[in-house]
Amino acid sequence: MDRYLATLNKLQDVFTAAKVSAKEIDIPQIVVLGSQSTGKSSVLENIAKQNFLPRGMGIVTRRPLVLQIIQEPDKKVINGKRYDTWVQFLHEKNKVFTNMVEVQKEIIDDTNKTCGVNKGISDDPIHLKLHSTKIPSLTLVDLPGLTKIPVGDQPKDIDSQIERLVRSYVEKENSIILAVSAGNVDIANSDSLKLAREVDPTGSRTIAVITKCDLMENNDESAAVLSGVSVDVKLGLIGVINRNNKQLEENTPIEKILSIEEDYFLRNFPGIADRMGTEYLTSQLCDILIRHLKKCLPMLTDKISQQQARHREILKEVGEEPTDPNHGMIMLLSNFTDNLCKSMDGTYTYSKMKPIPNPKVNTLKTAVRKGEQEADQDVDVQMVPQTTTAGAELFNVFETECTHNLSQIPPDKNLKNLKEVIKSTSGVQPALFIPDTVFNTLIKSQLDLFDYPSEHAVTKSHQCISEAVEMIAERTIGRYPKLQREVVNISKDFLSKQSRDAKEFLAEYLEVEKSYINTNHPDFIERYKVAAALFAEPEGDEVKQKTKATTAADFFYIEPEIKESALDKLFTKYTRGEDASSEDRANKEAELMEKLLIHYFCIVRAQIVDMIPKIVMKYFVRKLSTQLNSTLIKELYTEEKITELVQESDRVSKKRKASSHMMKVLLEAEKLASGIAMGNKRIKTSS
Ligand SMILES: Nc1nc2c(ncn2[C@@H]2O[C@H](COP(=O)(O)OP(=O)(O)OP(=O)(O)O)[C@@H](O)[C@H]2O)c(=O)[nH]1
Repeated sequence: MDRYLATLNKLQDVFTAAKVSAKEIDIPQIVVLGSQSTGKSSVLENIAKQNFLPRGMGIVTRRPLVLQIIQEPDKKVINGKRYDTWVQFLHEKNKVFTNMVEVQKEIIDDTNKTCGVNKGISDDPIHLKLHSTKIPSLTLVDLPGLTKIPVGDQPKDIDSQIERLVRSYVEKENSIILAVSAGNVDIANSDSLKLAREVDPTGSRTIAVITKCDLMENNDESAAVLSGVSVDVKLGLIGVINRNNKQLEENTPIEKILSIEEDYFLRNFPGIADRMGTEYLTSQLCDILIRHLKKCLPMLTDKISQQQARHREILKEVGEEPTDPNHGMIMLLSNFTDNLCKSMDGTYTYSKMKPIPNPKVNTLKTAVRKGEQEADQDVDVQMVPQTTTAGAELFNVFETECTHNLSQIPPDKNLKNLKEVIKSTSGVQPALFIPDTVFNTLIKSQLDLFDYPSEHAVTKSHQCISEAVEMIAERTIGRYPKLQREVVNISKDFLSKQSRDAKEFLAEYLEVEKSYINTNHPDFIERYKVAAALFAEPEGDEVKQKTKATTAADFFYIEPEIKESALDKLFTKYTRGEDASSEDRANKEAELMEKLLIHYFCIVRAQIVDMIPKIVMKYFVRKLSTQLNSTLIKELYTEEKITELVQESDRVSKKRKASSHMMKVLLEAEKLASGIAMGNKRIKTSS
């Protein structure tokens, strides 16, 4: 037996036994494609030299039949009798069939069991190994025939169901398509060749087989068809003759049919007879399959490596089989807390579903911007998994909840009718410049505006860390669902306590800010003077020129290089109100007061924005790294809990088992594939 075909058979065995679907590893195979009753099963029987396939009316082949012909060196002895040929089914591994009528019956029974009696079809293949001392090894897949009309109680869409199934086989790059057409039908109308051309436009993996050549007219047209000129397939066209209906009924031996076939071609088409017939077809198929296997080898090895990498990843994820639960528990808990801390530092990643904008919606938005069309304002987003770390998520919270949200608070929110407020709260004695009591009262109510958003920023940080706890627990101890639940609960309790402490500290800090308004703050004093200078016209113009400020706002916010003395002069002039009416002065006072309040508000806001991340780091992140592990051990490391919690879920142990099994299969496949690859190389070097 050719070692390539032997290896291919072994690969097929390895993958079939492991129930590896063709989707995962697309191994080279010959698939038989044709309309119903064109003679597909008959071709297979002639190649196998055995009548072992069911026959009848309607759709006989209702599920893919993977026929592995295995050439055996010796006959098999069963119950003292020696057999040339014997059959085994994958679904009935221990039974050996020597009677072909029983094989037919087994195929019918198993098909009925899978698809129902005379009903639909199924894509679940039936695997059959035909061992024989007389025929070369070859693997072929018989497929249901393409049809257009449902019969009996078959579903109305049986035609499209069959086409879908057939396509799933012929579309595969590694499939050789054996496209069967009946010789008594115009080849231009052959459905099999049409579909083959569609999925293999260059014809590089299609071989055409013309059955029922005995029913062809003996004329030039038939000779032209059989010579292959009218069909563009690279692997050739071969005519065959199978048993007709009568011969089927009379059970004419295949050997006789093969000799009838040989005579027929020699007599009717002598010029091409040596390229016609079942024997020639069989030898061609073997050659094609070997050539094809050599060609597909790199792709096959790649696929095997990819699958290995996938299963290696799964095995890494599910971890080793648990051994000592005591040791296991300590390891698991420290693994969890270590990874949590690493994730805070940005060195341990996990995956999180995040929204990304739908590109279609973006196009619409662009269109709206251009005023071209109305668009649905609902923003359509797509959730996709993205790799992240707890540190990155927390930083994001700081950015949005602290920096952004706090800067969104309007600094003049409560500063309405300032002129009236100043008037009503000032004492009888007019203040030198602005009344401190008014300033203090107003700024305190302004500072209250920070209470909610600051607390909210801590809440959001808490939520963000809780989420990281869940994700990392799932990744590191997900295979022990009970332990995972407990760890998450304890960690969350721990975080809630930290959150309470953090909020308490924050509230205290905000109180501290409100309890003393430091108008001596260096930043504040400087601005105060400059702001005052702004209102002292016309000298103010000079100041403005020096500072290059064009608007009052610019002026207020820049640090001008102005001599203290000039400022003092202006400031004194303004506050004494030498050249201002009392109304004018009140307006200016209110305006100045507003600017100062806003400025003080901004100074405190910057301090809070700076403070919140520090609070979060101290109360959550540092506490987690120093205390969470010991808290978990204290709560969970008891004898009863260890036995109860360090129990792997069924799902995980099944996953590990399946992947380790697959790894074995893939290693074996890799060995087989590299074995033929080495052979390939040797042949190339020596030639
Ligand atoms: N005269 C003649 N009849 C043939 C030949 N090949 C097949 N037949 C007949 O055509 C009919 C259908 O043959 P099958 O081999 O069952 O066809 P199939 O394509 O496998 O059919 P389905 O699996 O139902 O799609 C049978 O009655 C065969 O006897 C042939 O070369 N010559």
